[in-house]
Amino acid sequence: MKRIGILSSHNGSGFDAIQKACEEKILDAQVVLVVSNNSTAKVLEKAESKNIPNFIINDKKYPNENLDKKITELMQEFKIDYIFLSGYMKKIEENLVKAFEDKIINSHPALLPKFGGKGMYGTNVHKAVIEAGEKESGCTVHFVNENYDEGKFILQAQVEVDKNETVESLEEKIKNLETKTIIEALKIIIN
Ligand SMILES: Nc1nc2c(c(=O)[nH]1)N[C@@H](CN(C=O)c1ccc(C(=O)N[C@@H](CCC(=O)O)C(=O)O)cc1)CN2
Ligand SMILES: NCC(=O)N[C@@H]1O[C@H](COP(=O)([O-])[O-])[C@@H](O)[C@H]1O
Repeated sequence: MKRIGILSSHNGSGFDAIQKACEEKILDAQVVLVVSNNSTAKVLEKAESKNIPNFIINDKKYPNENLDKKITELMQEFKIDYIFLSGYMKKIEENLVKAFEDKIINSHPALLPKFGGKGMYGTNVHKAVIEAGEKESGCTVHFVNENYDEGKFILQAQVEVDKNETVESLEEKIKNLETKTIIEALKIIIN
């Protein structure tokens, strides 16, 4: 059974989807570790409620330390096979990327390579898509390399952008799409 570690900065909607798929035996895996850079992240409460070990790793808690080195050590201590980025807002540094080469997976809320890169996260992405007049958007599940949103694609899925689409309505559409796409992508890799 594969061991999954989660990195998340806020709600952990991707974590929710993965945890449910593991519980329903759709994925031959278990989430055994949750790490956040945000001490108020809802994902920490969710992990606690599932008795999943969870930790805060940020500059406030570990001033003047290499945070990605600490994340690497913790993931190795928990014998993690795959790391999933569930709305994680920090750049993964090269040391962590190299330690878990082709084992770190992210879900980006757009059809990469468009609308990716620094600054492209959360509602910023949906705002840019709508302002660009795109007729479709979607999500991209991909391996993580040392640059933002440039890793090898695993799976993409699309949704239509309606004429009267709002940032909020598009965000909801894509989060629903990700719930399925993340699991389909992990099934390709894990099962
Ligand atoms: N090495 C990599 N690290 C991360 C990747 C990646 O592909 N390679 N994906 C991101 C997730 N992400 C898009 O999917 C993303 C997240 C955040 C940003 C961004 O611009 N962040 C800001 C800081 C925001 C904050 O601290 O709240 C920044 O870097 O200035 C872009 C893309 C996760 N890590
Ligand atoms: N570029 C990274 C990015 O925008 N990630 C996005 O964060 C959301 C999860 O946040 P949540 O887990 O806090 O709901 C997801 O929609 C994901 O695509």
